[in-house]
Amino acid sequence: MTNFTSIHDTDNPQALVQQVLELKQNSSPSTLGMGKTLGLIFFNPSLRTRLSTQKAATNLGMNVIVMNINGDAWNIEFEDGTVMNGSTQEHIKDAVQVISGYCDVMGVRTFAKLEDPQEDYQEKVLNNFIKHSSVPLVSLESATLHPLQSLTDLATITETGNSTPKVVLSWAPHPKKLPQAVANSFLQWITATDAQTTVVHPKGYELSDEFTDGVEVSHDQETALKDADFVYTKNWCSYAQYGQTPPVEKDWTINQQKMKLTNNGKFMHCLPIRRNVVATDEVIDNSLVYEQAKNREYAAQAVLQNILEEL
Ligand SMILES: NCCC[C@H](NC(=O)CCC(=O)O)C(=O)O
Ligand SMILES: NC(=O)OP(=O)(O)O
Repeated sequence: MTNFTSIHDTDNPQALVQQVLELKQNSSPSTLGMGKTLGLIFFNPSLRTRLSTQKAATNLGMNVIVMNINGDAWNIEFEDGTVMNGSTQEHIKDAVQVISGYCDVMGVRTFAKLEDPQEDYQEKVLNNFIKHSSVPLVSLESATLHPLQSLTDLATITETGNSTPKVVLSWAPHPKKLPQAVANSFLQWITATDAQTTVVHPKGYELSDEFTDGVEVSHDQETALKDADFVYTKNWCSYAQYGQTPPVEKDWTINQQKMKLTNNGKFMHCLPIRRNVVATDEVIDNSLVYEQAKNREYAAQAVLQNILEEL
């Protein structure tokens, strides 16, 4: 593995999921990463990704350097050929070449701006890192995808032993407009398995066809939840009316009554979660969310191990 920015960076997603679960079973420390440095660059906040990736790198014997680039570093310019006499102070091509000189592997987190779909869906920031980095790059969540999360989610589902589950990806309310990255990425990975998948969301919240091709799409949450084995919940804003949050009439919060419609289904969410908005306390307190968060460590370790083996 060279870069890890989407499911397309692995030849065999199922084998990678197995590797994650094997690392969890046998978590003895490795020396594979001794003398190697992982650089983690954050344009946006993080709790799980930052700590689990740092822990994974430490399990492999790597050194880790971390930077919150907004505020702590210079203002970055992304456009080529700009006369930089305004507020930006350092060009992305200079910053990335310098950072990659200090690292053997680099990770970057960059959220969608939700202003211009082209800019987000062309992954402008991530691709600038890939273009200018001299070392392998791991996405720590990009504008449109969150592969480490999705790998974790598949491992968490696989771990339960149900190889042909009914999986429902349900939209849920949120006070802010959020990216489509987690939902897109979950669909990209779950559709590579034998799961029977349904996406349910209010009208106006359709995801890009690229991710829902071949997936059942519904606008009726209660019907969709019937007999579900896993209820993966996430808010996202509109793709068609890019970055907008069209009005929603019904109550889409996942509560205990809705979970009773499922096949004793397990609630999943990537976290952080707005309690009693996305789902009620009772649902979250009886869910897989902490297993998912724990599995982030082994997902990151599997990815870093595969990258280190090819350095
Ligand atoms: N990395 C996991 C999700 C990150 C982001 N959530 C958020 O920004 C939540 C922020 C809030 O609750 O205000 C998202 O939806 O893509
Ligand atoms: N799930 C996840 O990526 O969490 P953080 O945003 O806290 O890293």
